[in-house]
Amino acid sequence: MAIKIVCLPGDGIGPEVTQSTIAVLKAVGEKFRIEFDIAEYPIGGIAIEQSGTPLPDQTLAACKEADAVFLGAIGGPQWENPEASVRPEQGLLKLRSELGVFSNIRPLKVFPSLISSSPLKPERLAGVDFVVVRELTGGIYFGERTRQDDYATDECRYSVGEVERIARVACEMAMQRNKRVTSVDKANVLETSRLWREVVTRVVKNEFPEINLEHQLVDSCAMKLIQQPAHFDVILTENMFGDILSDEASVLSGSMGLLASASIGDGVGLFEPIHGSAPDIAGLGIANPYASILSAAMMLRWLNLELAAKAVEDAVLDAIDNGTLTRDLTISNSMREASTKEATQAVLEAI
Ligand SMILES: NC(=O)C1=CN([C@@H]2O[C@H](COP(=O)(O)OP(=O)(O)OC[C@H]3O[C@@H](n4cnc5c(N)ncnc54)[C@H](O)[C@@H]3O)[C@@H](O)[C@H]2O)C=CC1
Ligand SMILES: CC(C)CC(=O)C(=O)O
Ligand SMILES: [Mg+2]
Repeated sequence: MAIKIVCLPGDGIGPEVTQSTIAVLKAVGEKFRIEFDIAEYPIGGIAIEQSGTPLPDQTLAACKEADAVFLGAIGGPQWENPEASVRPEQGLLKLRSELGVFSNIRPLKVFPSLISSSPLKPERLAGVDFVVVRELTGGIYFGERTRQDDYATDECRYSVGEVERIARVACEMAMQRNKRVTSVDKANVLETSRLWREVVTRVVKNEFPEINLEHQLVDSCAMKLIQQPAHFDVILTENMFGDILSDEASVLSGSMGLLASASIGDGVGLFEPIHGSAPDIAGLGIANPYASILSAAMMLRWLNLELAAKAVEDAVLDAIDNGTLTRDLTISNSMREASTKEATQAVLEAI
């Protein structure tokens, strides 16, 4: 039976990178005789233009019925009016919440042939391989917001249950890796962080005694990610800190255009690159499609299609090793710049 995938291209470079990814999915499907039924639906700014809402009912219903959901990116300056009552980002937040995908897994790897694309000294990048486990459906992105003439508020709320379940995801992942978890918070200031720290400590002590747990404040973690990135194995953190730290971490690999993510809960999984809609390069045909394609590999693995997942990852690695690099990766060296189409073609040829 065909695997039902809902594809949400979204805005900016979203449609460009999802088009590449669909081509790769079709190729890997042919190679391994997997039938994908891929249907596209609107989300974000384009959905606001079409129907006045960033997450139309039909899109949400299709996502809930799919085997997996694949998203490009949403947002852009045309929808950034501070007076606007609907924004593209609300659609993505609602989708995550409705699908219950509370854990966002963002792996960070350094590709040996891209070491020159990173602003860090090569010796700092040796042995860098970690995963950010970000809580995705709670915290300040989901709290109540208020606005008065001369002040605004954003509520940050976490329950014990929300922290327990994401702590378990991080610990289970660490048990398959090097058994080290760095839990990141701001417990010297925030009450939610003090709860976070207490709950994570208890989950590790009672359920994962083999894990080596450390707590780190988010400000110094931001520094250590650059100073000593090989220190980390699994970084466990709340929604906003994980959002910020993972964009920072992407610099280690050379570009945000390389970082994939999987958002998992109890039902359908949502897969998307960590980057946004990149309005500064949208429509130019130069976006890096690898993060999106690698997110599809995470989706294939989650669907238990390990051979196909590995084939996609290996093909991206081949394309990178062959020097097919988009502008984000050639800016700091003198290599030839490839277009999105050329990068996609290099992956297709390697499959
Ligand atoms: N998951 C999503 O859909 C996300 C959406 N956004 C939205 O995206 C819009 C733009 O946000 P920004 O802060 O500019 O973040 P961004 O991630 O879109 O771009 C940041 C920088 O990285 C570059 N970049 C990002 N992805 C790239 C790729 N695949 N290839 C080459 N270069 C790439 C961009 O050109 C830009 O210079 C905003 O409306 C924001 O709300 C931001 C983050 C995540
Ligand atoms: C666009 C936001 C809703 C979130 C974000 O930046 C992200 O999930 O990476
Ligand atoms: Mg982000």
